[in-house]
Order: sequence, then C-alpha cells, then structure tokens
Amino acid sequence: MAKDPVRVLVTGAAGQIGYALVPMIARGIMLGPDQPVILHMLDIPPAAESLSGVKMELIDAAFPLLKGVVATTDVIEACTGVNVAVMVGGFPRKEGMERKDVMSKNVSIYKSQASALEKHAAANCKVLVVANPANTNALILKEFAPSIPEKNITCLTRLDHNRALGQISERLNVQVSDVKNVIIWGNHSSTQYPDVSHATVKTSSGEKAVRELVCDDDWLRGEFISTVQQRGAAIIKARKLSSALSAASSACDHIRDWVLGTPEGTFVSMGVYSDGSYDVPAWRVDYRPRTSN
Ligand SMILES: NC(=O)c1ccc[n+]([C@@H]2O[C@H](COP(=O)([O-])OP(=O)(O)OC[C@H]3O[C@@H](n4cnc5c(N)ncnc54)[C@H](O)[C@@H]3O)[C@@H](O)[C@H]2O)c1
Ligand SMILES: O=C(O)C[C@H](O)C(=O)O
Repeated sequence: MAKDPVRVLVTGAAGQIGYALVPMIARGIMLGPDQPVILHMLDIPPAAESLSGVKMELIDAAFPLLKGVVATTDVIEACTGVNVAVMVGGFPRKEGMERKDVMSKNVSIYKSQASALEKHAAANCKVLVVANPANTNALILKEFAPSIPEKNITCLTRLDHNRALGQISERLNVQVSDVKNVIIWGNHSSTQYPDVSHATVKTSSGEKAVRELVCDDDWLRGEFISTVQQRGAAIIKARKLSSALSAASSACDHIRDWVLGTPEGTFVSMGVYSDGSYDVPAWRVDYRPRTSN
C-alpha cells in the first residue's frame, strides 16, 4: 500500500540552497524512494516571484513522489501540518566574514518562525536548522518553541562531517563510501573539532583505522582540521557564493539518517541540544543571553 505523503517545509526556498534542495526532496533523496512528499516552500515577499518560478519548475519536472507544492510568503500557511522542517531562510555570509557576523539578521527570523512551528506544525515535527549561525539559530528556535521536544530541534554539522570524509578519501585515495565514523564536535563554525579517533576505512583486508592508514599525525592534527574548519570560507572565496549543493545534499543525509537510521556500526554528526551526553556539558538555563526586554 502506498505511504501517506510527508509534509516537508523548506524556508528560504527561493535561495540557492533551497533551489538545490527541493528537487532532492521531491526525488526521494531525503526520505526514501517510496515516500511521497508534499513540499511547503516559504520565502519573503521580495522573493515571491522567484519562489513561484521554483514551483513551476517542480511541476515541470513531474516528480512521481511529489504530491503537492505549497509556495507561500505566509509563515503560518508554510508551517501548517509539516512533519519535517528544514530552516534555510536567512542571509549567508560574504567573503571575509565569520558565520557569527550574520547573527543579528538571522536570529530574529528564528524567533517568529519558532512560534509558527510550535502552533501549526504536526506533533513530533523534526526540525533541522541550516541557516547560520546554525547552532545559535537552533537554540533560539528551541527557546521560542518550548513545546517542541528538545530532541526534535537539530542543526546541520553533517556538511562538516561529509567534508571530513571527503578529505580522508582524497588523502588516502580511497572511495569516500568506504570511509566512516568521523565525528564533528562543537559548533558549525571555525572552532569546530573534526575528530578521526574512531574513523575507519573499509579495505580488502577488513576495516582499518584512519589514523593508522594516514600515518601522519601532524597532518591529522593540523592541515586536515583547518581544511575542514575553513572549507566554507574556501568555497565562498572560490564561488563568491556560499556552499549550496553540498549543503543541500548534507541536509538530505541528516534527515534521512535521523528518520530512517544508519547502517549498524556507522555513526554520523548532527548538532543537538546538549543534555550532558559524551561528557559535553549540558546546556544550562543560566547560559541564556540576557535580553533588554
Ligand atoms: N549549516 C550549514 O552547513 C550551512 C551551509 C551552507 C549555507 N548555510 C547557511 O544557509 C543560509 C542560506 O544560504 P543560501 O546560500 O541559500 O542563501 P540565499 O541568500 O541564496 O537564500 C536565502 C533565502 O532565504 C530567504 N529568506 C530571508 N529571510 C527569510 C525569512 N524571514 N523567511 C523565509 N525566507 C527568508 C531569502 O529571501 C533567500 O531566498 C545562510 O544563512 C547560509 O550561511 C549553512
Ligand atoms: O561558510 C559559510 O558561511 C556557509 C556554510 O556554513 C558552509 O560551511 O559552507
């Protein structure tokens, strides 16, 4: 029997990540090849015409799994009934900026969208924040949507995880699909810590530790980490635009593995609300930034 469609919200859908992401969702890359979807796309009024063009293209692509498209600038209409929310709407940094430099513009967006999600999304809606600064925006969303369970609000560090897999694969000249179990600790920022302590590569003689195969701790402690930490900036320098296809693909990986699970013995990275697991300090209420009103 055919499955019921899942409603997936993409905010900032007229932007460059949105344009790469919505066809991936409509093709089943996010939720699986047998899962019908209804896409909810939100953007701001100045982008309404461009958003309507994206909707036209989705119709023209005749995706068999796509059972409906809501394209709107109304946050309530966009959030109503959604089972998965991918929060991409916001402003990207430009060359020479850090991700925290877009904080003042982007954080306010997440306050208003949090209350719309809290009131109108489906129960148990899973939220992925992509817009930067991703960890802070996710925390703001959690604060302003207190009835959404903490474990349902996450942010994207899967792009950093995938970048780390890619760097190991390039260094060892092995298929990226044979590398697994890197970990990204910390924020999606230049202070993140890509960790290969548990990472392995599948070889003809079984799984081998990345550290053993690389056999160069200076590289692992130095260039490897800084390349992953600075990859976003390197892409902005090269494209004059921030990463989009890799961000969209990683967002699909994040939701797919969250909803459908990972193969046994494989783990992946996602930004989660800290409850004290892994010896990382739990988030405390007194860490909250003070506000003037
Ligand atoms: N976490 C990650 O790994 C990662 C990776 C790449 C980019 N990003 C971030 O994702 C965000 C989007 O990047 P992009 O390249 O698609 O940017 P973009 O400028 O191409 O698109 C952003 C879209 O968001 C829309 N928008 C702005 N305010 C909005 C609001 N209040 N509601 C709904 N939509 C709104 C804009 O109109 C635009 O269409 C940026 O913050 C970027 O830094 C994060
Ligand atoms: O670096 C950026 O500003 C965009 C994104 O966070 C990335 O890592 O590519």
